[in-house]
Amino acid sequence: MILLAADASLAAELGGIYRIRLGLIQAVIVTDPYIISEILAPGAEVEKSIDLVYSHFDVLNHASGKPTIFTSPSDDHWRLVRKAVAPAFNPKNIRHGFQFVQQTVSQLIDILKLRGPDEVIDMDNAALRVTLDVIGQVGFGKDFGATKSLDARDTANAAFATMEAGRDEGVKRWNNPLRRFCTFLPDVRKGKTDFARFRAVMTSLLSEIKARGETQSDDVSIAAHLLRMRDAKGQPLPDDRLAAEIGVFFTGGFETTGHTIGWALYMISQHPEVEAKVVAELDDMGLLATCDRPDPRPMEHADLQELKYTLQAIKESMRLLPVLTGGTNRTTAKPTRIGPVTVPAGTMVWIPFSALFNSPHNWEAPDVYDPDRWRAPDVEYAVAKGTNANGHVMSSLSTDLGKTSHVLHLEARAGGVAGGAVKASAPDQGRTKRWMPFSMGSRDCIGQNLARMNYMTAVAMLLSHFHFELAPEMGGKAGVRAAESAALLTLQPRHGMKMLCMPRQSIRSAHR
Ligand code: HEM
Repeated sequence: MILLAADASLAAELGGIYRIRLGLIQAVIVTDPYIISEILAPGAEVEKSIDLVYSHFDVLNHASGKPTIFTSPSDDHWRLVRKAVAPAFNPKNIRHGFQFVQQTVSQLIDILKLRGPDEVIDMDNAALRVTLDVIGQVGFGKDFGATKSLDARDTANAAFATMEAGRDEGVKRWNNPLRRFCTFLPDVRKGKTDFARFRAVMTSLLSEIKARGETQSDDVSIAAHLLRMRDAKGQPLPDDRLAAEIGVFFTGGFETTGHTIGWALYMISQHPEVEAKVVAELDDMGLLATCDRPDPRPMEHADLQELKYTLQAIKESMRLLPVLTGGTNRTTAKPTRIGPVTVPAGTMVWIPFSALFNSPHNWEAPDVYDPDRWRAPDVEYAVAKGTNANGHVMSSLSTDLGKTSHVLHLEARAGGVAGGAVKASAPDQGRTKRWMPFSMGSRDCIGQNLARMNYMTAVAMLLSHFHFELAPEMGGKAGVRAAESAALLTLQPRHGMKMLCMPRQSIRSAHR
């Protein structure tokens, strides 16, 4: 519900900060990058009281709902897990996982070639499968075989189905917190079983990892770091909590990365001029399949940093269609200053990414898919205060009069909550982010290096082998637009992203 009040058109109209009240819930919606940088700065008041809006997912991960790294407030438990696991995701360690990403995407490419150019494939679903297998292998040394099962037309890959069913029930509980008590309803009982199945998969994965014996000191996987973790008393986490922590790396990474790949393939497929530039880049690097070179050289990790235009195309897709469209949120523990206002304890502070990344206050021509805007190295940072080509005040400070009056106006409508005097801070204008798909500050996404390696490799390898065309049944751009849905937390195409995959070596010059 709050998300409905947090879209880009409202941000365009009301400015970078406004307040809403829905029944007992008070929320402040912030899309001003300068105010956001204060909210998410490590050590900020609101940072310490992360909202437990995702707490329904605790029950998905742990039978009695103990929090995980994702849902803990920034307390001792969170610090323990974050510190222990962070090294698994550092760039040096994560690149060990490249081989698994490469192999899994190659597996998908082989399957798509077998299926041929006339068969409609749900590429969003395929990307989710690849992601599940990547997290399984890179993080835990386990191949769930979700990608392979696409080959057997086996939609019922157990781990994949469990992951999706668990997510569905979590979202239903998020939408209706009373649902968990309605155990007389068959649908709720099924959801409970789905949760139990998901936990069983994670518990059995933990047993499998433990059965491999003592972890080697050079093992840099998430699993090894979790197993080596010791609390202040030198004790490991009990198994039920370890299994819950394992689960959260799947729930956090699976859909986010998978849909990012699905959306990027879609956006590029809709912009032939962009596809042509991606293809030229791949061709220059010897990575493109052509009539004369049906088997290009395999992609290497070092190629990722050279694929500059491909990355621009993906970033632009992540700006227009951020998978965590609702962004992130915090709850104030005491009266707290948020930009120009002081809000009472218990106020939700929402930073909706979709609005932040698409507000005309923050971007010029925000509706245009223009990968070239990322050519400038500092494009993810807010631009200096001023009026842009849209006639909108850009990313201005909270001292902007237009926005302040909107805040006060809304406060009056919301029943009058004390507004504070405007603080004229002097943010570092060069470094304030307006694009942060992985959030920022101490609670930013721990998995971002893995996610980047996964989506870059997948999009580049898939495009080196195929030209993707939206299947007619998707109803063109309008059909895709109408089927965009964030009802399941991540922004996704409600009916999948059905596409025809035309092998490049069979295409003469038209799509090259
Ligand atoms: C494109 C892919 C991804 C996106 C856009 C994304 C985005 C985010 C964001 C915005 C947050 C902060 C949420 C908040 O403040 O409430 C977050 C946290 C987190 N993400 Fe990701 N994520 C992605 C992939 C991954 C992957 C691959 C993993 C692990 C395998 C992962 C694991 C986590 C975890 C454990 C947290 C909680 C960190 C903490 O609170 O300390 N994510 N992610």
